[in-house]
Amino acid sequence: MPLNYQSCTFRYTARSRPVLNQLNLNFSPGHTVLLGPNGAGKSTLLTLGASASTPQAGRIRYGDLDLADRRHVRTYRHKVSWLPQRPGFLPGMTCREHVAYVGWLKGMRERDAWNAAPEAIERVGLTDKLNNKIKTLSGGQQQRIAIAQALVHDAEVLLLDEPTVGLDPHQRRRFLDLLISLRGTVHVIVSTHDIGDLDQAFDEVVVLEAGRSRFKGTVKEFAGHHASDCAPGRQLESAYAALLGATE
Ligand SMILES: Nc1ncnc2c1ncn2[C@@H]1O[C@H](COP(=O)(O)OP(=O)(O)OP(=O)(O)O)[C@@H](O)[C@H]1O
Repeated sequence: MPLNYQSCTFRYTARSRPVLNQLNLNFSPGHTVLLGPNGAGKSTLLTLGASASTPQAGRIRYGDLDLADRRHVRTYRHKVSWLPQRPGFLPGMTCREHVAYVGWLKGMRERDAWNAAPEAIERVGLTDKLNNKIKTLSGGQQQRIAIAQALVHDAEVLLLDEPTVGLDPHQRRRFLDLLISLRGTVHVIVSTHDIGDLDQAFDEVVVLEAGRSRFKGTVKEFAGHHASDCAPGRQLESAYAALLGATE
């Protein structure tokens, strides 16, 4: 995707150290997984990419759109979907209402959003919970509804911050299959700490460390960093450890 961070600096308060420090990062089209230790700045980067915050210096562009330009932001927000690390819910609303509401916020007509919600919920396997109040769902089920919210308006860009947190192994597999099914139709950036089986769902790996890009390349190039004596099937974890060694 032509989502392009140009010399971006972001700090949460005027006196705090920058979380992103003159970051230059051009995300490729397709599916990118964003890795890095706790506090590296992954959520911050996605928050800026969703135009929910603005860098104090530098620019973010999506194709011809400049996220510093208000008119461009309005257009961009219809193209992007963002699953934040801690999605918020209104406990009294049903799953369908939650998903439809986000569709409406993203510019869909009310009726279209209402009609699109069941399909998005079906994609995360929760059709039987369609009319249940969100507060009656388990944590993992709520996370799946949050994923459905990100899918409802057929965005061009999906920014998913730790989407598999709380998912059981079967649902995590199902999520990866969902990502694979989206190949070629949508650009995706997923932040995660689960790196075991990324190779099937992602084209590109970006590793962030202390607000800077530590690695950017194909999954194959990333895996090439693995230790020569690593166990079979552990190449990606080994590559991550080799790249970030002392940090983790
Ligand atoms: N709202 C906030 N106010 C002040 N500092 C913040 C805020 N949110 C994050 N930070 C700080 O910014 C830095 C980067 O945080 P961020 O959440 O972007 O990292 P991350 O890579 O997503 O981490 P994790 O893997 O733990 O989710 C951390 O030092 C964190 O303490």
